[in-house]
Amino acid sequence: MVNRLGITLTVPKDVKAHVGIIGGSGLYKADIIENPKEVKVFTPYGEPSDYITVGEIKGVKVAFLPRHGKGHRYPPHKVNYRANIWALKSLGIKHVISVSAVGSLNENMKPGDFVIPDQFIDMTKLRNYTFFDGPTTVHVSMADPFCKYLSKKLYESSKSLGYTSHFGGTYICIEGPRFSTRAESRVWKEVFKADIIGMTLVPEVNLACEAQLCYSTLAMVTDYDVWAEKPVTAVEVERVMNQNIERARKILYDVIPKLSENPIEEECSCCKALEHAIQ
Ligand SMILES: CSC[C@H]1O[C@H](OP(=O)(O)O)[C@H](O)[C@@H]1O
Ligand SMILES: Nc1ncnc2[nH]cnc12
Repeated sequence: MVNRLGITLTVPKDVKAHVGIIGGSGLYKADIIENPKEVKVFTPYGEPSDYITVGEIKGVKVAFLPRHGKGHRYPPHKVNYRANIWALKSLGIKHVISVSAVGSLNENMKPGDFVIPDQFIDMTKLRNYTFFDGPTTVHVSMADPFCKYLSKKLYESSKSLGYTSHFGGTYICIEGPRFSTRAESRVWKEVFKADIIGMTLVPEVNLACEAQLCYSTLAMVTDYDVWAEKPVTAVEVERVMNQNIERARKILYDVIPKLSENPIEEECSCCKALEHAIQ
């Protein structure tokens, strides 16, 4: 079967998977996956960030890809987002859970909290935002960029495990790799009313949508950006992420077996994202 991205889905059964995990800062290893097998995937967009680990979580076929590659060798503006999403799609993935470290722009969202965002603001500048560079032109809707079904499941799991979690919120995505100035951070917080800040959501979410995948972000707050007295540093992000990464793993372990192959349409129409988008 060839889909709109020109992907021929004839992957061998042993590397076919249902749920994809994109691990962000601090989540580089797939140690919750049973019977892991590393797969190198070739794409028309070049190489994904790393080998993809395919295996199982409680009997569900999953695939794990570290967004920045092992050793964090691709900074946010150099991640090959198109190759990453294409590679996951080519393995037969339906749901993508993206794990990300974020700064907080909202007093109620504290380091260690989880946020499942429902909106984003794009301040990136230099990325490849689409699979469709012509002659097919696609204007995909970004009104509701995240899969409602998957987001709800992530929230329910994190709450059931007793973690402080926020359902909804606006993620502002900056170009990076530098952090914001205090003046920028004030604009993101007070004028744009964004809740969390990171450097990787865009164009990952756009591309997932074009690939008609269910995509949601499990964001972990690591810092108060630069509006608090002590400005964020990369070392601080890593320290807080390492302290809390076990909780992100527990959420993944809990939620993945609960995901249905066919969520009801009111909660998820991700697989039809291109229906009214092609010109
Ligand atoms: C290491 S601090 C900044 C870095 O962390 C976040 O990455 P990810 O979303 O992959 O967890 C942020 O977006 C920056 O890329
Ligand atoms: N304050 C911040 N700004 C941008 N990306 C981040 N990732 C984690 N914290 C961040």
